[in-house]
Amino acid sequence: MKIAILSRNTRLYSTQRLVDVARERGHVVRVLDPLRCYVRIAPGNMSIRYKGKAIKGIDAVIPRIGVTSTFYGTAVLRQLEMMGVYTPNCSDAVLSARDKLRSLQILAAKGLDMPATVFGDNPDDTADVLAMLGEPPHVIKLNEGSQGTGVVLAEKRSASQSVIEAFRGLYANFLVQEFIAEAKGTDLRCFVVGKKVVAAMEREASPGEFRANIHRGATAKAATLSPEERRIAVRAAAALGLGVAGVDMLRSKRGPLILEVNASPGLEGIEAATGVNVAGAIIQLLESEAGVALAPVKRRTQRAG
Ligand SMILES: Nc1ncnc2c1ncn2[C@@H]1O[C@H](COP(=O)(O)OP(=O)(O)OP(=O)(O)O)[C@@H](O)[C@H]1O
Ligand SMILES: [Mg+2]
Ligand SMILES: [Mg+2]
Repeated sequence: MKIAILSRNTRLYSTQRLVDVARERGHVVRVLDPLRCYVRIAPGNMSIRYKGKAIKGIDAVIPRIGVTSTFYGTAVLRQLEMMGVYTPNCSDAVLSARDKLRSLQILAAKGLDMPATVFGDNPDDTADVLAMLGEPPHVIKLNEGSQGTGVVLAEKRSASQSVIEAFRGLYANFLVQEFIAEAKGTDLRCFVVGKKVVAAMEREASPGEFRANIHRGATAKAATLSPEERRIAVRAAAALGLGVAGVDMLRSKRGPLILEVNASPGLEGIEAATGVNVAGAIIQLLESEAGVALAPVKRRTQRAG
């Protein structure tokens, strides 16, 4: 198979692992910086070029699109989809996952539980928006944050109001959630590939910190999930249309709560904590799905042409 990885940096652990495993399994792999791909749009004739040469004959693409290139990266991915290339995570799914509000709305519609979440735009409504949530502490998050940046714990209502004012002043979209205290700074990262959780880790925040992100100093160890947690993780990935997803969950008094679903989850932490060959699972998904998905897309393109 000819596989493309959309990634800004060849040297990233996740990118490198995918390249190595794909080559080991006999595939031809290319890493394409999405910001160096340029496209031509025409009915029945969608094309992409990269550093002066046409990109052709790709069977499958793995998008690893960072927060800084969401718009352009997903546009390039969409072009590849329209050229009939298989992807486990399509552009629409990547866009939904990147937008925390949108993904929580989609998950709620499927009956999946999460910390109570509110948002509102007008400063005149802030008091009532917070009243919908209940008593502090509250967690205020940037809608498109990642690695725990822009996730703030406000112990008092006045602190929630100040943080909200600050985010509004920066024209940043945000959401406010109930704080799940009983999680005690620990969360679960469930790595879904296809319709299975292939690896899961429990991350514990460093002392004095409530965010269990490895980038914020958290430690990780392999986790054993309950059948319900597995089911929820798989359902969450499927609800957003993601074949590869990092589903973050908190263990709460009322059961597992989904925090977010990441469309380009890192491989380093999860492979180190669990010893699972997650990159291998992703390449195997491509092997089993790419052929299946190719045929109908190609037929559609020909009819449209
Ligand atoms: N409502 C909440 N109650 C308790 N802890 C929370 C809550 N929301 C977030 N956290 C903690 O903060 C961490 C970061 O939050 P979240 O996963 O929403 O943000 P992120 O920046 O997108 O992270 P990632 O790097 O995983 O993409 C969570 O892993 C969790 O430990
Ligand atoms: Mg995230
Ligand atoms: Mg997270």
